[in-house]
Amino acid sequence: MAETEIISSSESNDQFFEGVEKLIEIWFTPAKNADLRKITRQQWENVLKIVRCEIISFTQSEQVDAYVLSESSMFVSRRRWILKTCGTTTPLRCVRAVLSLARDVAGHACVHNVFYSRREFARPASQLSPHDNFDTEVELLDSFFGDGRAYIMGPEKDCWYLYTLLPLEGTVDALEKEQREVGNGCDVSEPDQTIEILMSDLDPEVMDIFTRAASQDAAHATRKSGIDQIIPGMVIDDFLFDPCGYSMNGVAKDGDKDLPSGCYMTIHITPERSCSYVSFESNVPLSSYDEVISRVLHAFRPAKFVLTVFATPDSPAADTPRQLTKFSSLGSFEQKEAQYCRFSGYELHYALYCKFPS
Ligand SMILES: C[S@+](CC[C@H](N)C(=O)[O-])C[C@H]1O[C@@H](n2cnc3c(N)ncnc32)[C@H](O)[C@@H]1O
Repeated sequence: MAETEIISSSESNDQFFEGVEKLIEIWFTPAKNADLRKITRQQWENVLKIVRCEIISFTQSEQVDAYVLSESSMFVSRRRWILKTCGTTTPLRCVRAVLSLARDVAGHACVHNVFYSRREFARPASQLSPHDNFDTEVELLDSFFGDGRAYIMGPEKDCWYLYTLLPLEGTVDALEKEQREVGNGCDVSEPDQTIEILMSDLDPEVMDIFTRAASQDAAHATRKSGIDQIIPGMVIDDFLFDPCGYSMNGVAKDGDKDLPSGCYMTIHITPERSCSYVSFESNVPLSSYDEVISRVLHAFRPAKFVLTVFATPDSPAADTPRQLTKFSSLGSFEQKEAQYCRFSGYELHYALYCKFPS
């Protein structure tokens, strides 16, 4: 019996890995000559030691520095910092260090907005503090940012957690007006949008592409899976782990006529059968994400996924959070849950989809 278990486990490459990422995004208020890209690689390496991961590759465009990490990705631009890490990493432990570097090295003293989000972990009990519990994560975030708000969307096992800043008083309309008008004399708002597709229980045949046994290198896996066609016009920095696992960052080619400078995409893949997980994220500005969503689902064939779209009112994607809520199905997927929220400066759509029984 024990022998059979070991054999089947090694045949399917079946070690547990927590693919679900923690995602933190901090926006700083624009300030003269301030730029987070003044923070050196050595300083980022020290920050990432606190998180328990390291840099394995780097690429950049005019507006974004993109790092592939041993556990997912980091993006640094003039006033936005994004860290997305999986496994048992501890990204919230480094926030204090990042705020200090932002102030002392980059010249950013003022935080404009913060977003911390994640799906429910497959094994929450294996996480290290503060990530073993959403309440503890929120407590730590509040100790930095004071006026945060925490949300839990969707059903218990497939829920999605979000923390963002939201001042206590006033209506959303009043706050948006005030932000546009005051903003230390300069306009702090700029069009922004982010789509995330967090997929689980994926097609084993597709997942096999992201193993060293099936693909000779990362570029091969990128082409074979169709990842290079999801958002054409990106410079791709990809990495194939040994014996399996895949991460990629894409940044818009400078001067590309179709993609605005500053666009990025990132995909991370845990192909192990018992815990398969893929995440897709991009800030590409589109008035409809239908095609991107359909390319992602076609490439990875999940059984289940969480879709989130954030957009500012001045983004080309401004209407998508409301539109998406109306889709009771997407191709062969049934919408199980959907929520639409309006925050100060952003609208959000959250939905959980499951494949129709065949
Ligand atoms: C870093 S990748 C991408 C994780 C990502 N968050 C996701 O969406 O699944 C994780 C995959 O690479 C594999 N892997 C192999 N070597 C690894 C290493 N040294 N560090 C992290 N993951 C590694 C893991 O087993 C897993 O399949």
